[in-house]
Amino acid sequence: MSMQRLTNVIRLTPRLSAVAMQRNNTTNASHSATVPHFNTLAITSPKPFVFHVELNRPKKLNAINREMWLEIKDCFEALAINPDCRAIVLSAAGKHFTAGIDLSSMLSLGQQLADSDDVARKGVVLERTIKLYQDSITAVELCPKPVIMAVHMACIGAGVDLITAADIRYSTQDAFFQVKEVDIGMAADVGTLQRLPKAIGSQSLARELCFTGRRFEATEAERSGLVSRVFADKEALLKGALAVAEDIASKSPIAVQATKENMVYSLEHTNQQGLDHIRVLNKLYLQSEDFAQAVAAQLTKDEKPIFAKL
Ligand SMILES: CCC/C=C/C=C/C(=O)SCCNC(=O)CCNC(=O)[C@H](O)C(C)(C)COP(=O)(O)OP(=O)(O)OC[C@H]1O[C@@H](n2cnc3c(N)ncnc32)[C@H](O)[C@@H]1OP(=O)(O)O
Repeated sequence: MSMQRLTNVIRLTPRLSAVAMQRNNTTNASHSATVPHFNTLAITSPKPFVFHVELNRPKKLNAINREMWLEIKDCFEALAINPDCRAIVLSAAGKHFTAGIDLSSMLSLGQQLADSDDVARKGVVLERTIKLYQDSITAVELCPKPVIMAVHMACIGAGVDLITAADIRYSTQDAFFQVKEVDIGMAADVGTLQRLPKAIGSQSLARELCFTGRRFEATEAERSGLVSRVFADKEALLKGALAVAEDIASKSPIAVQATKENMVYSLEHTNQQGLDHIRVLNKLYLQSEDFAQAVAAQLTKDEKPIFAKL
């Protein structure tokens, strides 16, 4: 459809536009988002359509225990379908972003394994645990709303798994990262080995980091592309991350979510498969009211359109 025809369509459908405006005015008039509650995560909605998720076990350096693994999954699955949420910032309370998996909960797992003498049954316990933790991290990647990680100080082990599942990563100058699994005698198994090489685009560096478990600082993380912006301190980091989230949240949720879905899909498919995928999405989405509204606004240099909830 040509631009001119689209503008005509929107002009010639006053009923549709009026209904959309009415619904949007109602939905945006007050900012009263439904915010889920968790024990290990603090969730707020500081701006319309923007959610802020904080890892919230500061006294335990936000070490990820079983409850937090479960809650990360539940949280991102809930935000995935929450129409008040269009962009998410994930940061952490206290001194560090996260010390990685809670090593005390690893000891409890060891105890659970010791309860059975049977190798196969121990294997099933481990299989289920690993799958649960993998699904927790993958919920971030599968969440259709863009997720911005805002990292300060230590981001260790499972923290790297977590941030590499996100769409955008920012950090403070004092941030440092460690793929520390080898140091606790295991191969990382919840996402770093799959996602880190793609995030930084260098197999050589990714393998060095994963084999050695060495600490790398914000400057190297930025140079390698693991983070795309480094801020002076945590206050500036959150301000910057929330501003980007607010900008994303002002766009058509159909457009943004289709963009994420296709970019995630394209990471693991050929260019042609990616093109086929977006073609199928867009044969539906280009019929959306959002598309007509956004094109008309671009053409007429109108104020930013207000999009209906999704
Ligand atoms: C199926 C499994 C899938 C997932 C696997 C994931 C694996 C991983 O995450 S591997 C990485 C595990 N984490 C670590 O090895 C981190 C070890 N900790 C540190 O390097 C430092 O503590 C840190 C840099 C995070 C912070 O240093 P800082 O000087 O600020 O504090 P500390 O004095 O070292 O620590 C304070 C107390 O916190 C306890 N602690 C630290 N990390 C953990 C942790 N991951 N789990 C539980 N507790 C932790 C530390 O022992 C201190 O305790 P206390 O002595 O009682 O004060």
